[in-house]
Amino acid sequence: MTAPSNAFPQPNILDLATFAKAVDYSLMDKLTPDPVGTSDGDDHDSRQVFSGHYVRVKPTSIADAEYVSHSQALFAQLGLADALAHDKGFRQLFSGDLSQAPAPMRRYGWATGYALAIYGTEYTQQCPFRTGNGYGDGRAMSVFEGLFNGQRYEMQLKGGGPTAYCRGGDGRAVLRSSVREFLAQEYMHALGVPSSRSLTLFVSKSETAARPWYSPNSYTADPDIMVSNPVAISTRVASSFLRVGQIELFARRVRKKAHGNARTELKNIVAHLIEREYQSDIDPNLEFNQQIIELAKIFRMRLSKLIAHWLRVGYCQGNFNSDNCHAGGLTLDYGPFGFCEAFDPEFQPWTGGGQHFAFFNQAQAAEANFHMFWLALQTLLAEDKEAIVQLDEVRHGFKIEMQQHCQSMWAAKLGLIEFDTELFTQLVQLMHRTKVDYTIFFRELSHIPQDIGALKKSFYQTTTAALDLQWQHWLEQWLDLLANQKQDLKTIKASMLLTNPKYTWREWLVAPAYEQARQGDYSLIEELKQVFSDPYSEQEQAIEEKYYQLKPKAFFNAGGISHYSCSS
Ligand SMILES: Nc1ncnc2c1ncn2[C@@H]1O[C@H](COP(=O)(O)OP(=O)(O)OP(=O)(O)O)[C@@H](O)[C@H]1O
Ligand SMILES: [Mg+2]
Repeated sequence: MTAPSNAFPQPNILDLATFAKAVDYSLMDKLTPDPVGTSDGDDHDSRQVFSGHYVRVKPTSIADAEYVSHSQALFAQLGLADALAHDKGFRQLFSGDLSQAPAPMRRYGWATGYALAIYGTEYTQQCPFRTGNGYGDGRAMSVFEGLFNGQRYEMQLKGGGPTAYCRGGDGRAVLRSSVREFLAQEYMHALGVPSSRSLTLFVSKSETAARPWYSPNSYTADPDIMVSNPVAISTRVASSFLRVGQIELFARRVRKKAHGNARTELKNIVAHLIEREYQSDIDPNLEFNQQIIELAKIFRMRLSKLIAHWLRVGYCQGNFNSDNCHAGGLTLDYGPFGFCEAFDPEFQPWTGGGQHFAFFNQAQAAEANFHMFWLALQTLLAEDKEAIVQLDEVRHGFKIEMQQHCQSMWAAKLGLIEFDTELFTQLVQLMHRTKVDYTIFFRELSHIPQDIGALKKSFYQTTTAALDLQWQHWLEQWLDLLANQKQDLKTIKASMLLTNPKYTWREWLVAPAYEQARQGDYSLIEELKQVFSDPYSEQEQAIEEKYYQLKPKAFFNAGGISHYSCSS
């Protein structure tokens, strides 16, 4: 659970031509392109895509692109020199203009279709054709697949213009949502949570898009005005962008007997998922149906661990549908998300998401997504009765595996070797009643205080003497448990400090960064990037004073800060 190491060799990619040489499309080329679309990707109209794994699409560049930020951490990991982020050709490429992309890069990108299941129920209504054939990456498109330091990465523009799946949308992302996604992805990585990463962020100096949003000091649940915001393109990077919904799309087509090639397409996308995300964990010599069982087992484990991480760091995804559930176990789609400040198990910042996606309900939401994954694999196993029995066992074991990972995470958060149900239940009740700040509470606890004085720093509510007594009683029980472990307190404290971050995402401290960026001032983005890059460490006093503090009263229930309904 420690922060990843930042030690990488000197960058060896200094220019765009060398960057382009890292291209390797060999895995994606095993997939089938949509046979109807134009071969150069010039077709941007919303349409039904009946078959194939992806649609070629040329991004639509944003006008007058300006550099906002790049991730130094990811650049270092890939071996890219920081200066590349300011290179004209590089900017052109990652602000959506592929016309000058050097060979062997292709001058078009690709978007993929996917299905949507909300909490285990299949939907096609969100598709303009009501068939599900027009739903997928509406404004996201990959432009690069290649190898850096022996690792395969895919690079995807978000906000790069409409694709066949745009559903009439403009294909754009505004600066506000792009800044959030850009910062959040790198923050999650620094927290040690598997996630898509951020490469670059470019903004248009002349193009804007209007989105519903909140007027200043608005406390309404839904946005009350339309706000015009500069458009931006952020590039995200991951081992792949395969989603549960994507696998599901091909399985649904098999079940519906949509076309003659449906089963082959399903098989190929599953084989592709294994190759892209599970290569190091699944023996390619196993018979394919056995590989599928392994795939289900390992995804079950990764998904459970992911949720345990989310709970550990206070993250709520907000809209954990199957189309936002990465099939390799990464966090994906930072639109409706938020981080819990005043503790509430039902914390859910996205007003459109519903309580089933609230903070403490994420294990169940994950299970619903896993169910869709299981169903898709079951479709593929079809006649293999024995394998289906094995697959069902994996499905049935989900709750137990999830519980194990969550419990050991809670134990670690409390510095315990073993999870203690009673102590934990009491704690959650106290935390909720007192409305503690989730991050400050666990961070203060990590110093193993002997009385509740230090913990009070995290309380949003004034406590009565009776409540204080309950807290003191809980603390003493906890201290007793620690004392009975065969570890010294110094070791326990050290591991708690690496489990419970000091710095969290506080929306009211992030919002000024995207507001200032709108005026062309990117300094706060840089400051936040810096703070978020080292969330477990003690940082300078000025940073501590600004970022390690309770959410001010005025921001509770504030539209755009405490909740939001539009994430694009
Ligand atoms: N402005 C837009 N133009 C076209 N399509 C859009 C737009 N905004 C969202 N979409 C599409 O609508 C669907 C639901 O949107 P959602 O906000 O979940 O996704 P997103 O944030 O764009 O995508 P992702 O899951 O790729 O991070 C997605 O398939 C997305 O591509
Ligand atoms: Mg999405």
